[in-house]
Amino acid sequence: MSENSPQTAPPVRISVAGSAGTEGYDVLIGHQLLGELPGLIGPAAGGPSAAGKGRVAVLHPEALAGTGEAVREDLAEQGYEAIAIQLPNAEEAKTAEVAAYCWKALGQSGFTRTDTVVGVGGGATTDLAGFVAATWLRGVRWIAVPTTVLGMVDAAVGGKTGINTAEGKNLVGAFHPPAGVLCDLAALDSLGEHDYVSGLAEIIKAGFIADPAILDLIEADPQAARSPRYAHTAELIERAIRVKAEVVSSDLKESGLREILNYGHTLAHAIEKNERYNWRHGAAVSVGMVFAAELGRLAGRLDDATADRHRAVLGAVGLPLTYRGDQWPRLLETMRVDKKSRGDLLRFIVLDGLGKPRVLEGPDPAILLAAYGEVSA
Ligand SMILES: NC(=O)c1ccc[n+]([C@@H]2O[C@H](COP(=O)([O-])OP(=O)(O)OC[C@H]3O[C@@H](n4cnc5c(N)ncnc54)[C@H](O)[C@@H]3O)[C@@H](O)[C@H]2O)c1
Ligand SMILES: O=C(O)C(=O)C[C@@H](O)[C@H](O)[C@H](O)COP(=O)(O)O
Ligand SMILES: [Zn+2]
Repeated sequence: MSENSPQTAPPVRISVAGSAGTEGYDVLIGHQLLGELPGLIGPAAGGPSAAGKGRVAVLHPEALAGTGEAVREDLAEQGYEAIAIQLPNAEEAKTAEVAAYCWKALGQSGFTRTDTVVGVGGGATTDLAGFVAATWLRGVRWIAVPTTVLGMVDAAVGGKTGINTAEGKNLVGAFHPPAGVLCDLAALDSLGEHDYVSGLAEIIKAGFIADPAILDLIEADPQAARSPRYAHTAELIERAIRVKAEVVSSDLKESGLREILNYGHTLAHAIEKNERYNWRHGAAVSVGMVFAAELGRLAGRLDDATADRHRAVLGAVGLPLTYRGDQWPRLLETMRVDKKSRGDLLRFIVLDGLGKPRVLEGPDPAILLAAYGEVSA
């Protein structure tokens, strides 16, 4: 391996500023980053326990049992009292029952406020791990080790943690930023194509709301972009993380600007619930963005070319563009509990142009229905 190969190059470091009384942290993107973990857990995390350096709980999905155990062993060899907690794969981890299972494990291992949670996995795992860290003893330190492209570019960054309830997606949660995010690009090699492509939806979202160069890079070779071996994968990931880091640095608690990261999500979350979470989040966000583009167009805010570009780029990488036409009444009902709603007022993020996300409040129901007609299968 040459001295300058991506595997030996120093990691890219993107800083996220602290706000609202929280500390800032870095997102590292590169290879073999697990050596950074002890520095993030660190003695500064609260000093050594009687048993050694402190306790660490490594939360991982079933699919990454080997990785989770390897991380635990490594930390144990370095003197931490490390336990591994295995979670169900994907969205099945984001439940109150799984959170309660984790609280029990932390309680039984004597986890205190100086101890650390590490979430190793996709966005569902880091959402749950962060939520467990946010709620245990009203908040302990946590570190995100995202292993999906979606986790790296979006879920692990920004401190939104949470679980689903019977009424909908992410309805219970907390803003609880991690102490660090380690994006080891080698993890993407074992990810199935469907999961990889689903993660591209959030990268494309970052392109439409803030960094159109992302769209150019994907449009240059959409087939190649479907794989982590694409020549521009690292740049795409880095660009999307920069978009997210900049937004959450200035508005951690979503009092304004952060809402732009919800582009396409109002409908997406309703589709996910309707599908009992058998659709991947990114796939639903893809349909949600086509819907939002049509809504923007019909509301007279978005030009035809940019609206059409949504279908073109999302379709070119193989993401879905339509959903069942007969489900509109159910989806509309679910969208009413979206976190952007205010009372009875539905609110959407639409584009006033490429890279110009804005809020659309209380759209005419006829326009909403017409926009849905454009994504109906
Ligand atoms: N907190 C946020 O800001 C935020 C942002 C975006 C999305 N999210 C959430 O992220 C979740 C979606 O995340 P996702 O797309 O990463 O899906 P996921 O976490 O459900 O992971 C998909 C599947 O891949 C498996 N997996 C993970 N890493 C793997 C690897 N390296 N190799 C092989 N298999 C692997 C998982 O076990 C799972 O079965 C949703 O719940 C969504 O709401 C949160
Ligand atoms: O970080 C944010 O803010 C986002 O909205 C990013 C989204 O991609 C993500 O799916 C988030 O979990 C959605 O949040 P929610 O508040 O709508 O549940
Ligand atoms: Zn999302």
